Amino acid sequence: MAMDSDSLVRINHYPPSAAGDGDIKAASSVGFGEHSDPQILSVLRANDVDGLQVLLPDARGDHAWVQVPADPAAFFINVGDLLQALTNGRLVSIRHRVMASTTKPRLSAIYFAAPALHANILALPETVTANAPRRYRPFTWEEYKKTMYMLRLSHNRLDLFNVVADEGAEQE
Ligand SMILES: O=C(O)CCC(=O)C(=O)O
Ligand SMILES: [Fe+2]
Repeated sequence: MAMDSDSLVRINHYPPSAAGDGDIKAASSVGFGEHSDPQILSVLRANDVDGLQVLLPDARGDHAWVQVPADPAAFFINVGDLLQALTNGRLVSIRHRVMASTTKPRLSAIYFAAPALHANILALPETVTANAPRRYRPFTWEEYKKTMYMLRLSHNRLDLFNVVADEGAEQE
């Protein structure tokens, strides 16, 4: 791994949202708000307490929160915004959130693989075709991080880097 990589490890602890009093409001308390991970790839390991949910499209094109069952023996791999940009949108940085359990604490450890701050993020040439024109303008990880810090956690920040329609056509 490059010495100047901006990768990091985060440990999250979600205490029970209410001491099992069965309160419906408490039972749906958000432990980590809706977001996509900004880096390249996230590798998550957690204890046996559920809580992680991903936002997936259903058959009607609506989106629904789907529970990711806890498995302390598994690694959960999540595509980040940069990998979506690098693959010109073929791999999708899924929005996710964590709901706190009412009874047991959830613990998670996540390795976020990130490039160096000055790294240029540009779609891999083989992902840019006549049918799939370039979706994002080139940017650096540093620029992306600065943009992100000015926005809400839940912002669809990659959209700010969309190329305008004719700009994409020119780059065919
Ligand atoms: O704690 C979890 O299960 C996920 C947390 C998360 O999405 C994050 O730290 O980016
Ligand atoms: Fe996340």
